[in-house]
Amino acid sequence: MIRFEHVTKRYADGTTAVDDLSFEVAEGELVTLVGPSGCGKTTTMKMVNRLIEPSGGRIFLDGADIATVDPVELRRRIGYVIQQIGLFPHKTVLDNTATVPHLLGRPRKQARARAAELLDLVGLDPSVYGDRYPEQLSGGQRQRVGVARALAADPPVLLMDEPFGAVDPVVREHLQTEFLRLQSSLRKTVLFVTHDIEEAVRLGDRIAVYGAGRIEQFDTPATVLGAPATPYVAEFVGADRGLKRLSVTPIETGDLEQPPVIHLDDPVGRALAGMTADGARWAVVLDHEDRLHGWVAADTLALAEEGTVREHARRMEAWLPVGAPLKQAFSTMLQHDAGWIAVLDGDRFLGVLTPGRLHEALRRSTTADAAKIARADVDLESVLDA
Ligand SMILES: Nc1ncnc2c1ncn2[C@@H]1O[C@H](COP(=O)(O)OP(=O)(O)OP(=O)(O)O)[C@@H](O)[C@H]1O
Repeated sequence: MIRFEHVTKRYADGTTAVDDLSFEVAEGELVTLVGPSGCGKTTTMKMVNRLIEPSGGRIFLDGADIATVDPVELRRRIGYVIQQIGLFPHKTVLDNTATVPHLLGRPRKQARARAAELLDLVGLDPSVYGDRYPEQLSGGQRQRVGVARALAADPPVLLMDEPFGAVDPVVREHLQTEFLRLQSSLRKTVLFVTHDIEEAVRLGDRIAVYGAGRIEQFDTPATVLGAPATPYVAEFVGADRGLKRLSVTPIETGDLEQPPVIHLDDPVGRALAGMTADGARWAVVLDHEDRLHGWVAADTLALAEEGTVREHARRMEAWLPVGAPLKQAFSTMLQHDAGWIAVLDGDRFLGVLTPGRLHEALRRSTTADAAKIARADVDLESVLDA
């Protein structure tokens, strides 16, 4: 959808802001550009809507060289959100949002109706906020209006330059969550500039890590965190990248342990015999429809002489769906003070994740990325021997 081919930008004073940049953003993809101040992120972004013209190379939008497209026509297809959003101070929130569709020729009433829908979409009730003026909003609310306004013309492409940079961390996280929710249904092609690696990892389908004027690594968050391409990237993503990576590495079926499984209506004696044969100290308990009920300890069953497992089983609250990030598994374990958590696929019990398995999963996925192989193909024993 957006393609940079050997793009260079040299400013009049001789500063090379962007140096021979080539990369591509697929349709519906969200790419974050991250790097320290002054490394050329904003310059990159502004070349896409021709606020800045490259000194060399070409940029394609939807297959067409943008140098051949009229800038006004080009910008209609590109929403733009910046940190200082520049809302019109003398216009209401609704009018601010309706401006673009109105300029594009929509009748005023229709443009306002669409604006109200968009405000709703970004989490601002139009009947509460529509008639306010920008100065009557919080910083976070103003950013939401900025996003609504950028979406007003329904552009396929969004350029976002530190859009959540001016708000405190709590509001920022909230805005990120909302934006992810919005993006999962709108599927715009997005270039998102930030200097915050956490934000880049959280939002990006892929991340471009900038050094001075160049991209040092362009890959998925998991790979950038797990297998930084250069010492520069490793330093930029931080010493705690292992921890960050927990939030982008999903639980996979292969990570799970398979403890003995018994059912609520099993007689105590039979259940215990099975567990003893397996040498297991506890078992997972399912109901008659194979849904997770909880667990029971072998010691508890050994003390009970008769009856069914039902009378002795304990409920299990610590569970997660397969595919949830390892970080969530870790925090669920801590929250429930649990030595393991159950992993489900819908209602179906798949297995359990223990702290040891969690650690292995993380190492496996890091090694897999470095070696560019599937996670299941990593043999940790041979990695340890090597
Ligand atoms: N109009 C200009 N004339 C000369 N140099 C410029 C101009 N605009 C930007 N630069 C320089 O180009 C380089 C890249 O700037 P750019 O704004 O693209 O960086 P950035 O990565 O977006 O930084 P930040 O995170 O601080 O916004 C910097 O060295 C900057 O000083």
